[in-house]
Amino acid sequence: MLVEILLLIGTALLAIYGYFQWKWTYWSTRGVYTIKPSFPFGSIPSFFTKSRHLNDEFLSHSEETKSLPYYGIYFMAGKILVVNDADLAKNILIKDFDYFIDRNGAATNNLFATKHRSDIIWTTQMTNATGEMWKNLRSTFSPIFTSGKMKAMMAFIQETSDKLIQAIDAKVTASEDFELKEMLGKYSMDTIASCAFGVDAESFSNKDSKFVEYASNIFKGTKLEAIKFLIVLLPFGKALLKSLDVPMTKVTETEFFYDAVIASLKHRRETKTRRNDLIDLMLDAIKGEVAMDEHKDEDDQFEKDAALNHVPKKGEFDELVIVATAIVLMVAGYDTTGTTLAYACYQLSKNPDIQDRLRAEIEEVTGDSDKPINYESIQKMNYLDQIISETLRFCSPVAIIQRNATKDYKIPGHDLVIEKGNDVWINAMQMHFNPKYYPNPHEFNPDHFTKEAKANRNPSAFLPFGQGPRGCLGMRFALLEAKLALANIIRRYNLHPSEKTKEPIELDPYAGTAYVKHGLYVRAEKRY
Ligand code: HEM
Repeated sequence: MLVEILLLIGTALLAIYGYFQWKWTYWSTRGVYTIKPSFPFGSIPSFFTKSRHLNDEFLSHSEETKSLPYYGIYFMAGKILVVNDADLAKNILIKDFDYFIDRNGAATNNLFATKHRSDIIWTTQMTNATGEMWKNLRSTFSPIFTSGKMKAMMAFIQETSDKLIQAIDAKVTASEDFELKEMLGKYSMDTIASCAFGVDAESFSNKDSKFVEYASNIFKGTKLEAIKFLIVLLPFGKALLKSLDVPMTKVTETEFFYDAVIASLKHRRETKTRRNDLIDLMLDAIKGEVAMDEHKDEDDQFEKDAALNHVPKKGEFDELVIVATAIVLMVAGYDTTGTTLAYACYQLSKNPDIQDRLRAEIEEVTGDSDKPINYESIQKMNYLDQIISETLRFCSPVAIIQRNATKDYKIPGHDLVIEKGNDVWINAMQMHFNPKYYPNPHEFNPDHFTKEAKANRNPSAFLPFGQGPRGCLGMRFALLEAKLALANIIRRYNLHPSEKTKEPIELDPYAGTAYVKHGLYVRAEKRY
């Protein structure tokens, strides 16, 4: 019997091996250079083995592929075209967006679709939605992220920034170096909780905060989820889980955020109060009552490229979509912004000349150090903008911009047709470190983003927020939040490197948003 079982397993393994080898001929038969796959994981085994972070993995393709506009990889048996070239990226993300509306194929999103409320909430999220559903969501909620609306968020962000300064003051008083992501993640969490949920997450003041506990659970993958995902990929796996009535997403945490948003909405309805935060704006948006900004910034290329010619269907959404969108704003905005700020402070601590130049700009724009920094002052700080951009180039929290072809697409100037259903990943990481676009790319230098440098470069060679109609919805919010915190920190403190940072820094292979394994520390010295 044992021999038969072993023979059966051996035959099945051989069949799978043969199937993979057959699948792995896809790119070579089309003349596309391929990163050699290895059985069973394919071309990016570190995704599974966690031997290095995906940012490092994709940067490591540079040597082999730097002169190519695109190349092929295999993710297990799946085929993915990876794009290296800014002109082609621009076509995919903006010019020919109509072929690449989806981020992932509809099939991926459907894997999570059960009748459980938490699954409905997660499959209704903008980041995951596909086709018409995404178009309706995006065109409904885009008007609340315009520059005019962001100005109104300033009061809430200023409030959380004050808490951040108090927390750093406490570290200075205690003569303690501190970990940057921990500190700035609290700021980012409190800001998004205040604006998108209308609650105080108490990240700085309450170590038992339920909001923080459940939010951090959302970012943690569990073994049970991995098992459920593997089962769902098997033939009849989804039907099996369905018959057992198993939800695919985190029920307790999702229900907690559902209750928080619904309670905020109920309270506002009953007390007839308005805070003009993102919750109020989302409620206006589903009723079709958000006015567009009268003034449009004609110089804002990101905004122009993001234009989506679609009128949302009236009455399409109910309050559940506000819950889904509040959660997506937290998921998309918390870690990314906290990480960016942590890297920026770390780089400034290591580059005192850049730090001094920034401080001089802040003092020149704001004058009196006691006056709160306002929205207009932030817009005048060009060097601050350069520093944030360089941080996002040098330490991109997200290295790959994903799209899925919704119809066959012939690459202009090439014979290759990207077939309907194919995944296309744009390797932002490789572009950010390509000397063709950035001289001395391995040097942290905010002058990579002077007006002249930007004018001489293809804008699609800088993709920390993606680009086009599906680019980051919260970019303006993130930039405002990051700039206000950084300006307040640099005005008040000199930042010094800390011996607690383990150099050279190494990315944590388990981190979803790229962050370092052993933390980034600084010592703050109060200036006044
Ligand atoms: C420094 C901080 C941030 C970075 C680096 C970042 C980066 C990104 C990237 C790379 C994408 C994919 C874009 C694409 O596929 O073209 C994205 C999408 C998105 N981001 Fe951000 N993000 C940040 C902050 C935020 C914040 C604060 C919010 C909300 C308040 C937000 C909301 C979103 C949403 C909703 C999407 C999905 C858009 C869609 O599918 O239509 N992000 N972000």
